[in-house]
Amino acid sequence: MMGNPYILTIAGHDPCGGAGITADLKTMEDLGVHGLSACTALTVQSDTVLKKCEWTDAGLIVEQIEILMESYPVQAVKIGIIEDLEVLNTIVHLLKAKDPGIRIIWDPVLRSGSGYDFHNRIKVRDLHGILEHCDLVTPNYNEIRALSENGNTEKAIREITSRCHLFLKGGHRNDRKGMDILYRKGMPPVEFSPKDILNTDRHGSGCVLSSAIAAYLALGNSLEDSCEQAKEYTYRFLNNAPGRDRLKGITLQYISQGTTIDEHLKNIRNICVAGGDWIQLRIKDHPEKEVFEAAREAVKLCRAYGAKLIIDDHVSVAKAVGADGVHLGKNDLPAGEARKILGPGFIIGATANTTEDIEHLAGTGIDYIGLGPYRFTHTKKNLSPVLGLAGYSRIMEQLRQKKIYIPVVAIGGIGLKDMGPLSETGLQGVAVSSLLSDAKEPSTHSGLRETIARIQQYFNQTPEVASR
Ligand SMILES: Cc1ncc(COP(=O)(O)OP(=O)(O)O)c(N)n1
Ligand SMILES: Cc1nc(C(=O)O)sc1CCOP(=O)(O)O
Ligand SMILES: [Mg+2]
Repeated sequence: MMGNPYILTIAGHDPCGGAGITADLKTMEDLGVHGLSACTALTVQSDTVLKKCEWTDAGLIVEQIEILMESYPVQAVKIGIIEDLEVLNTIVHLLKAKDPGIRIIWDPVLRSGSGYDFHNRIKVRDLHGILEHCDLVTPNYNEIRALSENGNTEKAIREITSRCHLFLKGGHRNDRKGMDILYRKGMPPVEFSPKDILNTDRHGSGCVLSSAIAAYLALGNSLEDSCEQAKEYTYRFLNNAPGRDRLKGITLQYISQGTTIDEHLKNIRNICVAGGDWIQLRIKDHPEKEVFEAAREAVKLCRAYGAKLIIDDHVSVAKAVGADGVHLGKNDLPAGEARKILGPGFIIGATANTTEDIEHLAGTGIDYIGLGPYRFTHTKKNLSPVLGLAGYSRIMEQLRQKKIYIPVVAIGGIGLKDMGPLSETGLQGVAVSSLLSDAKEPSTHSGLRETIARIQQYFNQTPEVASR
């Protein structure tokens, strides 16, 4: 074959570039194939919120495909979001009419990473005529469940694999998390174990995987090798995720307290020794130079114990000492300004008291929300209105309805007995200060260790287990 092979992505446009045709083209370029694109939808979204999806007229999609197929020797096609089965059917038949040998990889996006439902009522039986023309479909575990009738995923897998190959992504399965399985027509399945459990919910990861498979196939690899290499490529993509993904599984933030800077550092050390993995250095009423000195020591401590360090308020200190991130209040530097200073690698947290606050902040590219106060506390002056458990339940439900998915931690006057009820609202975790600032001496380390482990566990289990 002369030159780089051509691959066509038929998918939606994501203005933030993390998913859809932009992500597909980046992947293709990266893997040394020539990427072409036909746009099926214009979306209004960031990596956390999908607000709108305007479908491209079917005739216009057909025209885009026709000109590309007539001008370039397209070897493989990746199909992403499509308005409905009628449009999908038209596209698949058009592609096969133009080139019966073309390889079609369909990534059936039924729900976007940010929670938007595209097609939630389609079943496998509706897809028979389309699957006959595909080489490979790449649903995730939730998607295969949604496609199955009466929850019978085994039957759905059999129905698909009697027509085309199936790469079932295991990022959402509870039994064998991260285990992807390639079911080939008439051959035994091949399992691809995860190297590590990474956040497969990352916006665009499905697009990256399916375009990478298409690229590796077009480069002449076997289906099995293409899937294996594409999984490896997607692993690298997930591993290079910006701040938010690095918060996965981190559920308890300790907010430092102390009457002196030494006391802050002593408390931080105690928490790290006892298994705390997320620390916020919150020093009030000291000159920035002293906060900087303290932050330098706190970074050393946190590095030594493998904990992440967030600096309250002081963006330039966080950057100068190489902390993991910063926490911004309503009167601090706006998140967008902080991001310009810190770049994509830093975690940025921000304070909220209402659903509207969170909705606004989620659009500014921050990584987590501190939502408070839960109840009255002496630790912070000028508290916003107390939310109570009812407030958290209401706000978390509103976020689900608005399809806003961003890690939220509760804060303010939280005690051990609050962990169970709070963990059931869908929070990622809690941020506490007084609760963990009293058990100081080495003799109490085992008690502190147990308390920290219990809190972390509350938020690291499934909602069903947490409510038992
Ligand atoms: C996790 C977390 N949530 C909220 C806050 C409060 O921050 P802010 O509103 O900036 O108030 P101060 O902490 O600066 O008094 C926080 N620090 N951490
Ligand atoms: C730092 C802070 N921010 C709050 C908010 O509501 O934004 S409440 C709070 C104090 C958290 O400490 P404690 O666990 O001792 O109450
Ligand atoms: Mg602050």
